[in-house]
Amino acid sequence: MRLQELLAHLHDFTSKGNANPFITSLEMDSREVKKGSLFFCVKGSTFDGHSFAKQAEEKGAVTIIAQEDVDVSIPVIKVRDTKRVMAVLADAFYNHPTQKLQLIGVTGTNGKTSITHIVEQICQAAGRKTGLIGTMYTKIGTTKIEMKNTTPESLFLQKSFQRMVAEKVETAIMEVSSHALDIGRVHGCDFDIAVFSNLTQDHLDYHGTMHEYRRVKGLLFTGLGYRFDPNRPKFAVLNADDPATLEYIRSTSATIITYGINQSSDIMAKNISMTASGTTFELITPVGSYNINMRLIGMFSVYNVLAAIATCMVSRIPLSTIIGAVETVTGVPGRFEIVDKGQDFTVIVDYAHTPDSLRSVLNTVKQFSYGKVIVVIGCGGDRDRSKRPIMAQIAVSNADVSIFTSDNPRSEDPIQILKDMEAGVKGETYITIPDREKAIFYAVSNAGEGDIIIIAGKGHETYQIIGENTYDFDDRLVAARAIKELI
Ligand SMILES: CC(=O)N[C@H]1[C@@H](OP(=O)(O)OP(=O)(O)OC[C@H]2O[C@@H](n3ccc(=O)[nH]c3=O)[C@H](O)[C@@H]2O)O[C@H](CO)[C@@H](O)[C@@H]1O[C@H](C)C(=O)N[C@@H](C)C(=O)N[C@H](CCC(=O)O)C(=O)O
Repeated sequence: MRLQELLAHLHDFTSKGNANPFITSLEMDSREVKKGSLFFCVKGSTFDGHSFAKQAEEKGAVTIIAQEDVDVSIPVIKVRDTKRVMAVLADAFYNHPTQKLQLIGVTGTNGKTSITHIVEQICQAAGRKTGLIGTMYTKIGTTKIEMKNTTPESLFLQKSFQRMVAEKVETAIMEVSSHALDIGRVHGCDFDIAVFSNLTQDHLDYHGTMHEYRRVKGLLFTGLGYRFDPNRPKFAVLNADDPATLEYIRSTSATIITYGINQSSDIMAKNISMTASGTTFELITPVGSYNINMRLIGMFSVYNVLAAIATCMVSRIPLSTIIGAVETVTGVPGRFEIVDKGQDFTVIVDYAHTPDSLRSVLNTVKQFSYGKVIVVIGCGGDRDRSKRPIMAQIAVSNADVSIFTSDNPRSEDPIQILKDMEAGVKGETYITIPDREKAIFYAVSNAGEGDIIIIAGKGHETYQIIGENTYDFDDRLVAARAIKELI
């Protein structure tokens, strides 16, 4: 594609002359630059991409897009915000792939991964070819690519969509993080259906206030505000029981479909009953009521399933297919995943790493436990510090035994993170074991018949980040080993 053809998609930039090189690839990492690349200078937390402009030129870049002056002899296009421009140009470069498939975006504090996976399984039951982008991986057909971000940078995102189109994917389902909405990673994405799960405290280190966090999440429903934003979503699927929904209803021009348990909504669950092996409920829809008997457990799972049912109804999948699929849906790895090695107590690994998700998981297990509830919990380093004392308090108020430990301390001192957690505990007892492996072993050695151990925070993750190093660590494998060695 020629540079001027790409620039036709921008309205706010400055450039000297009308150079029109042929662009062979878009890159934001100078190490990936090839002959003919267009290089975006992105300011990161470790590096400033502007300092790699010269290196990009030397490696064959033919154009630089930058926010600041750079010293190169190839054409430089100056813009106000490289990341937003990158998203718009990636959409154009890859020939607007999201206009060629049905795109479903799921946002909210908790439930994004589960909802996207349930929608994926329902779509597949309906015979559709799907693509999926989220915290765990990007999945196109049977190919899985592991990811660093919940919502990848736009270059990877649009390239993945292009590949989905080439592979005849009909429905792409993606998690949309608030960071991605704020940074503009999803500019240019043509969302057909935007889904909201819930909004509770998280990421305040980034957004500052809940008000700002709520506003940013809302961008998925109101549109992303860019002139070339192809569309507002056509449909908004909203959780009627979450207070933020009222704000989104007021500000979106999409057709609204609500789901919920408490507030009157289009899709509802009534008469919910739960055991350790599944959940039953009455599904109420505008076209009739149905008894659902599913293998997923917990009120949060009912909400996730309602969101997925509403989304798939909007996506024009027959209700009989949806219900059939929901009843056979199994969990997502690391989400309420049971580690069963024949022991007489239950071990559950869950990704709960926010106050609300921790409370939900503990409340759920309390409903069917007939022994002690033991929780192993830590809080991430270099992430929202304000949630640490809150999560510790939720643990001690809802579990019989609370074990505080480490969860990706990153550059922070693990002991200081634990102190931040302990500051939230007023009077109740807890145990602190900084080494996560030892904490899990302690939990297993103290569990008896009928007890439930919740190992919270890491879920599907297979690593522990301490300082600059990433170590292999999988809660499921450690728990299995502890059971084998101790029981
Ligand atoms: C703060 C932030 O958004 N960081 C993202 C950023 O990394 P960074 O700022 O460290 O980048 P950097 O290493 O400083 O480099 C800056 C630029 O120089 C370039 N560079 C670097 C070295 C070099 O030799 N040549 C070169 O060109 C880099 O390619 C980059 O373009 O660019 C990376 C590559 O795209 C991202 O993976 C990374 O996300 C990190 C992992 C992150 O944690 N982001 C958070 C804020 C985030 O986005 N989270 C949300 C929500 C998660 C949730 O829901 O819990 C998400 O969607 O993941």
